Amino acid sequence: MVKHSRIAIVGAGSVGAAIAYACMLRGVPAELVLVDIVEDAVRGQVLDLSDASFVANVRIRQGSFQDAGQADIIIITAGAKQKPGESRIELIARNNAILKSCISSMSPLNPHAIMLIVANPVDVLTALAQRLSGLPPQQVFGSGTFLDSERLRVYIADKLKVSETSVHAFALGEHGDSQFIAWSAARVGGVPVLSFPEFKNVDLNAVQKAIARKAYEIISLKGATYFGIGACCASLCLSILNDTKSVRPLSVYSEKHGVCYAWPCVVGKEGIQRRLDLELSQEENAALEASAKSLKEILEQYA
Ligand SMILES: NC(=O)C1=CN([C@@H]2O[C@H](COP(=O)(O)OP(=O)(O)OC[C@H]3O[C@@H](n4cnc5c(N)ncnc54)[C@H](O)[C@@H]3O)[C@@H](O)[C@H]2O)C=CC1
Ligand SMILES: CC(=O)C(=O)O
Repeated sequence: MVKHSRIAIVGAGSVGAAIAYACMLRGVPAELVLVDIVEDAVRGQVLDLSDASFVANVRIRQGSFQDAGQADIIIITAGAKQKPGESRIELIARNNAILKSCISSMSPLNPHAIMLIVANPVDVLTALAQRLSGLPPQQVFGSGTFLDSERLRVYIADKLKVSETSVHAFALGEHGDSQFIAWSAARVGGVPVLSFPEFKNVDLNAVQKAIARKAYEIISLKGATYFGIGACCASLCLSILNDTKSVRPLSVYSEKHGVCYAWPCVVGKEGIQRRLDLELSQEENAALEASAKSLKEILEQYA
């Protein structure tokens, strides 16, 4: 286990604070450094979060962009969030400019840093961050559909009355409107999810739509989502620092498609250790092609 690691969270808004809080609650073995362009806001978050640091003796402080650039893990949450009804893709112009400014302010980067992109649209920003950072691609990845897949796993667990930890199922492709569920690969205890009688009359398209739309629902009710992604990022930090080699659906570059999108990967201390060879059904493959194509069209405008 790596000790005394530094995790920099760039962007100390709702998501940045939720990641820091989740890291504290889970006892992630690292010093947390929060960075933001709004000095008072980041100072307020650090003071507030430091009141919770006793739970696991995790230290937290405000830092500079230079500090962040030397961290072991750099998490980028800086960026505009969706307004009710707005898609993630609609954030691209604003968040591409913010990403560029953050990476240039942090440079030169620790060559061994793992950079985790969380700001949206996460798949496009991940591809751009891979180019801008100059870090090896396995060290730069996005949170992808980790959060959507957790939403899916909870749905399946509730439906089948099993523990969520016994559900292996993924939403894949874009962390956004074109994502799809790999139903053919979904298993509970090795048994295909679709073979359970509880799924006999389930409208799978409606489930996929509900999972993909859950963020919109939360944003229309309370303005933002942050607890779920906080938990996902703390879990990823543990996977990296403890080299757990967990399988997560993360946004990674596809040579075949020339874009980043979510795909099951093994994550450990060097970042993405491998992409899994997951077999999809014909219909799922078509959904993946469509998702990659829509991301490529956006990426080409910003690359
Ligand atoms: N990947 C995922 O699953 C999820 C992604 N998100 C995304 O995370 C991003 C952040 O969301 P929230 O924290 O709710 O927004 P927020 O508005 O609460 O926080 C954004 C923070 O970024 C800061 N910021 C802006 N420009 C900056 C710069 N150049 N350098 C440093 N900091 C800068 C702002 O001052 C603000 O504190 C959004 O793009 C949102 O869509 C949110 C939830 C889940
Ligand atoms: C906002 C966002 O990307 C989500 O909650 O999925």
